[in-house]
Amino acid sequence: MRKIIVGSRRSKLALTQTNWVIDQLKALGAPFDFEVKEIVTKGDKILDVTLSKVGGKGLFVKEIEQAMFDKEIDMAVHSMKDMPAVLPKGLTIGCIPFREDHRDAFISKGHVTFRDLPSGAIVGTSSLRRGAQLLAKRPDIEIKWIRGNIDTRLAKLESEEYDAIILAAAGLARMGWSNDVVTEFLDEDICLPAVGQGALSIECREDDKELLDTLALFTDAVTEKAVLAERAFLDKMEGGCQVPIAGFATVGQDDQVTLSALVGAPDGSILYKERITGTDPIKVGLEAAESLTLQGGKALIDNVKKELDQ
Ligand SMILES: NCc1[nH]cc(CCC(=O)O)c1CC(=O)O
Repeated sequence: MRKIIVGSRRSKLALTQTNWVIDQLKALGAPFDFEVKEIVTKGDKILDVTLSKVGGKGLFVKEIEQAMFDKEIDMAVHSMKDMPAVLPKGLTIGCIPFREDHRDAFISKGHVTFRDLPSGAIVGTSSLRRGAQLLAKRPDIEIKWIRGNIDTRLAKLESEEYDAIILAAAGLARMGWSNDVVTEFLDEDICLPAVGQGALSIECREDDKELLDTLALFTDAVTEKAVLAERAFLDKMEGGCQVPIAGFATVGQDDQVTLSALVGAPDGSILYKERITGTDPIKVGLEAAESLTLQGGKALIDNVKKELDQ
């Protein structure tokens, strides 16, 4: 039997996701043995600077992709939201499984809700997207930088001066921690999620037909369609993670895909929003990007890029 080597980051969440996917593939009768190979990525090593300044989301996947080209590994399980919009030539997303909870979770000391936070409260997040949206609703709070894996961040809420932190619900759910820690799940009017949030991306070499045939069994068509719309939007917007950018799509019973999308200024003073429905997910994504560009989103992105270059 062929052995599939699965590359994974070393964090608890990454290993949990990877092992979960392997178990599901085995349950579906995948004709392979699997072995996990841990890889430390640049994104895991650099914890002290803003991700946006050192190259963005690609950091978590680049070394893993190189290992795939070098045939040290055959596939990898990533959080979809860590994947850049465009993949390197030769690699492909072979499978998008059923999406976990897409929302952001608000976790506060004493379980005070977001609405009831006192003025001046300190909320920890390293995401411009979360910061901008929370500040738009509550300009009277303070956003403070926080980094590290989810377990590290939960520990920092207790040991440092944060009143609350925001984490992806999906990560907590996969770790089995949601019920113990979450104060409230933020709906999309308060905090529209990141493109791909809650979904997984199983990446492999484009020419690995044998593996692709098995991965296809585990694809969820609805999640795939939604994520296609979100990523088409991300690609067209070219925001990277230097600009607050958010996108979340659902698929209705009529098979129509509806994408809510947003770009904004990091301080929350501007948020451009759009909602587009259509049958072709790529078109829906592009249309949302075009509309937000017209509203002024592109100028916003170019301005932030200029500031970063200085
Ligand atoms: N930014 C890092 C990251 N990438 C994926 C997840 C969580 C799970 C997911 O969205 O699938 C997290 C942690 C977080 O944002 O709280």
